[in-house]
Amino acid sequence: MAEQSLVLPSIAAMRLEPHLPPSPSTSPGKDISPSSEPPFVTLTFATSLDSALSLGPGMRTTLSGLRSKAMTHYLRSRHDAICVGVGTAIADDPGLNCRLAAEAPPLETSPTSDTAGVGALLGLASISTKQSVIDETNGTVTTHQPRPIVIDPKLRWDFTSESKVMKLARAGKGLAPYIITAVPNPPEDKKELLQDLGGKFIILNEPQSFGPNVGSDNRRFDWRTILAAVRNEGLQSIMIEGGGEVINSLLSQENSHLIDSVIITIAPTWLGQGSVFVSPPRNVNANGSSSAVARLTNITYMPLGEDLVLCGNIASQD
Ligand SMILES: NC(=O)C1=CN([C@@H]2O[C@H](COP(=O)(O)OP(=O)(O)OC[C@H]3O[C@@H](n4cnc5c(N)ncnc54)[C@H](OP(=O)(O)O)[C@@H]3O)[C@@H](O)[C@H]2O)C=CC1
Ligand SMILES: Nc1nc(O)c(N)c(N[C@@H]2O[C@H](COP(=O)(O)O)[C@@H](O)[C@H]2O)n1
Repeated sequence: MAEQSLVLPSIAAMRLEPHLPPSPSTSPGKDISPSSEPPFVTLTFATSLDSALSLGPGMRTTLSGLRSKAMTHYLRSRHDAICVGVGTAIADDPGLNCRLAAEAPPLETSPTSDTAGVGALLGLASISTKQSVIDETNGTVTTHQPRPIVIDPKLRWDFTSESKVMKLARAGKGLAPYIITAVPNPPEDKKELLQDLGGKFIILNEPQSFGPNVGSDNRRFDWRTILAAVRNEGLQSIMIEGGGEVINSLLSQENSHLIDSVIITIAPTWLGQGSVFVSPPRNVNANGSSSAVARLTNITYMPLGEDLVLCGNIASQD
């Protein structure tokens, strides 16, 4: 049975634009040389009403509807890199490519309910919109693909040539991953598999920190070091998708200033106890009192299908 095409009204793309980095560096004339400037960081994920990402660790869970999924793939078309932690790579066997069609279909004569919804919110209900389409049936793709980055300090992800991201890279429908690890000598067969498809291991030797909830055998890379390594590859923007540990550590007081933009899909569902939750470590001030960890400002709300997309910037904590 043919899968349904996913549609993103261009008015929604327009509303996302202020929350996005400059166009990806594959655009002609863009400087893709390594630099000491950090990449533009977009934190983006889909959450339930109880702040859950999935039904449990190791469980792939669909939260986004077709329209908000199209929005996520638009984001993939607008970033140089896409990052997940190894927990997500193992749980989801993700593709991490962009499946937006290169060609937009003809203009719709009457707006869809989503288009009308967004338009009404803007007072622009009469604007006819071009559409962006993901056609998962024939796998039509855009010209720009983000580079998958997997943070896997101990090399727990046992990827093979049959992993989804590798199959897509082989088919020319995505890029092979860069895997950030602390293992000094990764296995040769994995190295070859990656290299054949244009991926690689990035070995970080920098000292690792011990996070608040992290044991001594689970040392963590400093996010500044991760982002510097990404920028050193000429990648100027990165969307960080998850999972729970990655998001919670980025939203912590220590790291949230590294985030340039936050784009969250909120699905109208509760996943319940035992899920993987977004809930960063609490702020405890010098006098022992508690305060909010982070707050968004410069907010845009956008209904897409049954979901609500929330965009914003991390507010300054001064
Ligand atoms: N709804 C959504 O939008 C999304 C949902 N998900 C879901 O999230 C779940 C996975 O989340 P979770 O289990 O928390 O796993 P994560 O994907 O967050 O991966 C966590 C692991 O990544 C490594 N890691 C992360 N940050 C660092 C760092 N700074 N330095 C070194 N290593 C690091 C660690 O590996 P190690 O343990 O080896 O040290 C850590 O245990 C899955 O169920 C997935 O489906 C994922 C993405 C998006
Ligand atoms: N936006 C969004 N909505 C959901 O409902 C999700 N479960 C996710 N998960 C993220 O997308 C990755 C899967 O990507 P592919 O479709 O395989 O390319 C998954 O690994 C999560 O990062 N995202």
